[in-house]
Formats: sequence, structure tokens, C-alpha cells
Amino acid sequence: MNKTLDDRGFMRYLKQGVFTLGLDVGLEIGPTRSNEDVVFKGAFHRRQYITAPAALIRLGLPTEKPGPFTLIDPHFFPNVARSWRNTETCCEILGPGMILLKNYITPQGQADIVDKCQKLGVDIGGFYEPRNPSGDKLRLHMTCFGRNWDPVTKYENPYRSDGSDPPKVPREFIHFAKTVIKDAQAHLDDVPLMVPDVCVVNHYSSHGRLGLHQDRDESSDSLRKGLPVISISIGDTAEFCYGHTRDENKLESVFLRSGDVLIFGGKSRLIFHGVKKIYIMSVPEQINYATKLIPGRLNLTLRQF
Ligand SMILES: O=C(O)CCC(=O)C(=O)O
Ligand SMILES: [Fe+2]
Repeated sequence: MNKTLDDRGFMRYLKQGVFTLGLDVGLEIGPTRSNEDVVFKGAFHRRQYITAPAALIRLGLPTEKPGPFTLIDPHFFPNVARSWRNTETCCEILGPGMILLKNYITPQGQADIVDKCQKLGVDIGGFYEPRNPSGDKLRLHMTCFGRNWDPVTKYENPYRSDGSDPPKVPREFIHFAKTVIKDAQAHLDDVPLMVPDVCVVNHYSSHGRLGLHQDRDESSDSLRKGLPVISISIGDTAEFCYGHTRDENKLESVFLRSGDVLIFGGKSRLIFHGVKKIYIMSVPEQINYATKLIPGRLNLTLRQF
């Protein structure tokens, strides 16, 4: 494939807009500006020139024209599956399509998640204190990525309070959700794959709580298929209650600790659930040190609209 270009050959390549590649001193790729340039390089540096597509194929690089310029490779996923997922984790099946993966997220993973929420959520239009339809403030701060959800406007208002579109669900979260679902599927049949395009982020302080409710504002298709909600807990422990009816006497409860991941899909997708209590200062010192989270609990729910 190596080729020194003669005049006619060079003109042909130039017309085709082909690039030249100097091989004897490392890698140089660039458009050839003139015939002399090639002759000069060929004569004095004894470089060998080959056509760019051939060179790119040899180097295993894509040959098609690049799209709009980007510094970050859009196909690159940091290996969050390895760095966010603990090797020692155990699980508890809580019902059909409902499973708790305990101590699932590494301290590093938890720190990365908090960091993302800080970067994308702590700004004008970000975390706020939502109100329920009767006008009372919920006992938490909330922000959303992907699509905007609010207890009053549901998914109807696509804008944050400052009128801006919410930031996209971070790619790491989407990638992480895939890993979580695969692990849940190893224990349960009833957990269909979902690709989150909504992330609701709640922060509860010491007196935070969340009343019994269902997550039922996603599309009818998503609900009908039982696409799971993935709930991530970071920081102080919460007492989480759940049940198949609103009947307070029939509720079960479970502790959600820092690094736990709860999945509810399939037949449990429309489970009633809420946060009864936050156990202040219960986060392990090591996690607190890694995440630097303020006192309280951060919860993220990943959902597919
Ligand atoms: O904080 C939690 O564990 C639950 C959050 C929740 O149910 C919600 O955001 O809809
Ligand atoms: Fe919920």
C-alpha cells in the first residue's frame, strides 16, 4: 500500500481531497497543500505516502468523515460498571419484580453520583422545595434530569423553574442502570430492561419524609410493560415503607442504606411507597468522607418515561 506519488497520481489524489500520511517520523495526517510539499517531503525526508483511507484502515480508525467537532468521544463510557459496583453485595427479594441490592455501590461510585448531582442540580432552576397539589411543601429538596417532574405539573412542564430545559440524564447513570437491571434479572424474572430518560433526585434532611404514593405519571406504555424504577440511596439510612394497597396497616418496611439500590418493576411497578423516617448521622464515616454529602439522604430514581 505504500506509495510515493508522481505528479499525475498526486493531482488525482488532490482532486479527490485525499490526505497524505508521513510514516517515517511518527504519525502526521493533514491535507496536502501542494505538489511541491509532497516532492519536498519525499526528497528530503524520504517519507512514504499512502492514501488516508488506507492508512486509517491500517490503524483501525474510522474512515468516514467526522461529524461536528467534539472533544469528548460520544461512544465512550467510563467503566462505571466496574468502579461503581461493589464486588461484595447481597440481595433481598421483596416481591414480584421488586428486589433490594444491598451495599451495591462503591464509595467511589456514590461520590461520583453526588458529584454529578451537585454539578447538574445545584444552580438556579435546580434543587427546590416542591409543593403538593394542596399547596404544602414536601419535606425534601428535588431536582430532575432528563424530563422535568413536579407533584403538581407532573411531566407537563418541560422546564425548570428558571425556564431552562433540565440537563440530560448523565450517560454514566444510563450505563449503570443497565448493569443494575442485569444483576436484578439474575435473581428475578419480572424485571424488563429499561433505558432511563428521567432521573428524579431528592434530598431529605433530618426531618425529611415522603408520603405514600405511586410512581404513575410515566407513559402508559412504560407502566403497562412494568419497566422498573431504579432507586439509589446515598447518605443517611431511610425507613422505606411499601405495600400493594394504601392500607397503612398492611405496609411492609425496609431500611435503605447508603449504597443500596432498590428496583421495583413488573407486578410491583405501581407499588405504594414512601419514606417514613431518616436516621440522622447513620451514614458510615468512610462513605461520608468519600461523598462529602451534607447531613441527610440523597435518593435518585431512574425511570423510563
Ligand atoms: O426516597 C425514596 O426512597 C423514594 C423516592 C420516591 O419514591 C420518589 O421520588 O418518587
Ligand atoms: Fe416514588
